[in-house]
Amino acid sequence: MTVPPHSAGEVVSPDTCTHLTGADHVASLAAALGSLNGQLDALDRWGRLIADVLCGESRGRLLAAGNGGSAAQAQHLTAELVGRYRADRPPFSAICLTAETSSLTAIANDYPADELFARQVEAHGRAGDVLVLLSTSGRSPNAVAAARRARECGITVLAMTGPAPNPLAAVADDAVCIDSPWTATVQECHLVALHLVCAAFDAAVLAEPARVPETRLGVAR
Ligand SMILES: O=C(CO)[C@@H](O)[C@H](O)[C@H](O)[C@H](O)COP(=O)(O)O
Repeated sequence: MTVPPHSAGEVVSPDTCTHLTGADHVASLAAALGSLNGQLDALDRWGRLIADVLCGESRGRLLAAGNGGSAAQAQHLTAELVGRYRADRPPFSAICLTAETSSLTAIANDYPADELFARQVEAHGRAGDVLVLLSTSGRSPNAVAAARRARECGITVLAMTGPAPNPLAAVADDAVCIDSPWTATVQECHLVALHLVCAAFDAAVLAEPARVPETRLGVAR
């Protein structure tokens, strides 16, 4: 596989990107999934932490955000929590900050670019909530600003990024970092990681039915 020149630990920029064959792409994914394999404990911990926040006394909330492909991944995560992952269980409060079109356009129009997620974090987040940020580079200023604002508000920040070290991972309370120079590969590993978090969340929730709020719809559809 040909990897274009880049600094160690950085995601390849579109300017330097060469063509990856299908076989290269699959090989890159397989190698990166290996690095995910070493972070399974962290993903399990995240699932249990999110269960503690969403099922706790104050019935906290999860916020999620990312740019581009990672925006879709953030929305995927919140859908798994509001809807369901595998098991039937009550819905939980999870908001994807990239899905709020009117807020996004108003903030982008009226405030500095770094406020795009940070302002929404301040609006929707409460102390004790959790914010999940996805960034393949770990360097997007709006994600780093959101992490900083969340920490100021007493919100726990979990970051999924590309190679460490990076500014987002440095600001977050905990980070899962995928060691691949390819944006697409990092995104693909993030999706697997999100599903592992959801599995750990479901396991934690279902292990203690007493603390799970009653669902009004008591049946799976
Ligand atoms: O999905 C892709 C490329 O696969 C792009 O849209 C990508 O998400 C965008 O370039 C993002 O702006 C990258 O931001 P980040 O992941 O570095 O925070």
